[in-house]
Amino acid sequence: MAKVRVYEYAKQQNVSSKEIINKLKEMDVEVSNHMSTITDQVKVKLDEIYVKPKQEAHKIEQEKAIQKNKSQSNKNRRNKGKQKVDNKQAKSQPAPKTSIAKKTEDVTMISYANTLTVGELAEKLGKDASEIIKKLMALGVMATKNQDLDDDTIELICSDFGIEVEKEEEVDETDLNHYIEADLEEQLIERPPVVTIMGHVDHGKTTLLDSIRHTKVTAGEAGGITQHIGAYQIKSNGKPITFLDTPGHAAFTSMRSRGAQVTDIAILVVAADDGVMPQTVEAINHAKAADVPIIIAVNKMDKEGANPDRVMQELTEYELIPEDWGGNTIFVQLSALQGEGIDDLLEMILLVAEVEELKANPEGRAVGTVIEAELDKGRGSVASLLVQNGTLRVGDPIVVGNTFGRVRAMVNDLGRRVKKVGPSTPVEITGLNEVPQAGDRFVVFEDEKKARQIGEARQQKQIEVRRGDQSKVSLEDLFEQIKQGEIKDINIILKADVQGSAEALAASLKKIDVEGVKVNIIHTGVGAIKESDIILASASNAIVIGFNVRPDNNAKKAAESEKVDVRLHRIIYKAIEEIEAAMKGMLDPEFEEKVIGQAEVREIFKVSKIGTIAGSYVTDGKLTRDAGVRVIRDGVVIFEGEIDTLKRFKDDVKEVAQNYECGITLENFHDIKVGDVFEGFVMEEIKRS
Ligand SMILES: Nc1nc2c(ncn2[C@@H]2O[C@H](COP(=O)(O)OP(=O)(O)OP(=O)(O)O)[C@@H](O)[C@H]2O)c(=O)[nH]1
Repeated sequence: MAKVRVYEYAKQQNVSSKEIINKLKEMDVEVSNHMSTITDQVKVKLDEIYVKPKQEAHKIEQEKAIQKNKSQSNKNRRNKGKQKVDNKQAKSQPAPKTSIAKKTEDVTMISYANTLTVGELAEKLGKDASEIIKKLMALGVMATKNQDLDDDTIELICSDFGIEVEKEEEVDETDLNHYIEADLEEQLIERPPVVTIMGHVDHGKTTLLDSIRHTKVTAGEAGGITQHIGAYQIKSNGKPITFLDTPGHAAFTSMRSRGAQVTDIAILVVAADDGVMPQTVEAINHAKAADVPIIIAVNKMDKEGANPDRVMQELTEYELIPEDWGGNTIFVQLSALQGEGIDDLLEMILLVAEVEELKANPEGRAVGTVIEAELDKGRGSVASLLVQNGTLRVGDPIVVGNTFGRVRAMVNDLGRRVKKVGPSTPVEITGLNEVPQAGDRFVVFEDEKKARQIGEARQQKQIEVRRGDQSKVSLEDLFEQIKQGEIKDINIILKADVQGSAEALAASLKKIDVEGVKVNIIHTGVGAIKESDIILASASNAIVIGFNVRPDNNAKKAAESEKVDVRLHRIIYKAIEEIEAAMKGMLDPEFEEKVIGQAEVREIFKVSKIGTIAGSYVTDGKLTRDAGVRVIRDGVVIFEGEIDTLKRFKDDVKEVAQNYECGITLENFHDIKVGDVFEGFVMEEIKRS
């Protein structure tokens, strides 16, 4: 029947689950967590504490209100109820007059979520089910004890008993977070840190990961064949540390964009002979956006040109200041190649972990994140999971992302079969009915039926969401979201052709002041908009502004699938105006630029009288004679203007379609090079509904 869980009861009473759990403890009632059910007897006792006093306080007022509204509201309810009853009943009868029964002694108000059966309603009202059935019959509704009642009928019955009724917000059963338990402080124990290694290309991320693993795992484990499962765990001074195997910030943020925060500490590898490079800065911004502490590994110290001071100096610009210089960032100098300084690094990781007080409850429900997953010919769906809380066991019914199953077998990072694993441990499982995605959450359920039900519901929901075109923040609906208090910060990622304009634009954007809404620049960079920018935007609910730059193809695709709003500009004040207008709800979307196609310059002909003719190939869409055109070189817009002539062989043409060659000259621009891309665009009026 309508058993109440701890968290539900807490919600009804507007107090925390923890308070209820503590209260139950005082009452010597044992509950394991906030999902535990409360027996009716216990509920009555709790009501004594939480409901009674409130009722006393409100009783007089309520009674007054009820008296006052009685005639009116009953009339309304009856009408409302009548419609529903009529709808439900083929042989409808006029709704009989309902009489106001005398109010029961103890219940003046009930609440319910979703729906109630006749029996459940009877229980809530403290009545016999037969009494309710009789009332329903009087209303012309034939119902059995286990039949669900609709909202209007519930209201009608309750009003007949003079009881107020309130429908609670529906619980979204498909939301996995809903099953994640709040752990009690005393259940929590220390857990190993989960570390991701980031840094610029070739600064030594992979070498460092290998070096740590080889010195710490294979050596100690006799005959241990390490298995690639997306993460591994080592021990330093007896304490475990988990490393995610995919280095780089893109993987890190793509997980985060799926709602999974798995990394506790980021190691930023900077080669001592190369210093801070563009991807170093990206990695810093990604780690900062995720609010993850950063340890700097100054690598390649064995190299001749190693200059750790320069690295430290350069990083001060990003507020990563060594302790010696009065900051609080940990720097470790090492050589990943020679295995030097690795122990220091591990020690520092454990130190940061200690400060962060990373904890988990091994007794809790097992939850965590998919690190990677694939379809294996022999074993079916294979997923590497990082357990983040609780203990995962072979045989557990589990929902993973939009798939489900039962954990058939588990293998750890040393290739050994294991029966159970605790928090911060990576493990590879089989037994899922489909392949989940990296970054998906998993939750273990008590019974397989429930897991299946939730898994299937999530699958269904995913299909609907895909259809429903749910977008992230876009400038168009920004104002709406600000108005409704959904947004306090507007996050922006800024890519520009040169550092100077990126800085100037960032500085001006930050100055926009609209009703306490803050502009937050989470990343700026120079060059084309890349997929990793879009992923960061998606994870941080940000808008991407491109100043004189364009997204590359992967970024375009990612922006489309992630529904990230990308705004391209050539004039600083226009970019600022647009954001400001959007924040004030004055965005003027009457005309919108539409890119109609792209052509690639394959050959150049210099003709003295005409200038440069670009022998081009339309790779995408079409180009038209009257369209505007931009010249893009290496992702950067170098010219915007008009097409002068558009020819197919010797003939002037109005348009050239995809996969055709053409000759193009531009008005007032002749510095065209092979490999340049012409982007054709038109201004289109937007129909507002
Ligand atoms: N001398 C020296 N070379 C190193 C060190 N660490 C890495 N290298 C070398 O630097 C090169 C790049 O190292 P990787 O570990 O592949 O760098 P990465 O950051 O993983 O590079 P990507 O995977 O391309 O992003 C390799 O040739 C390594 O041998 C070091 O401590 N000293």
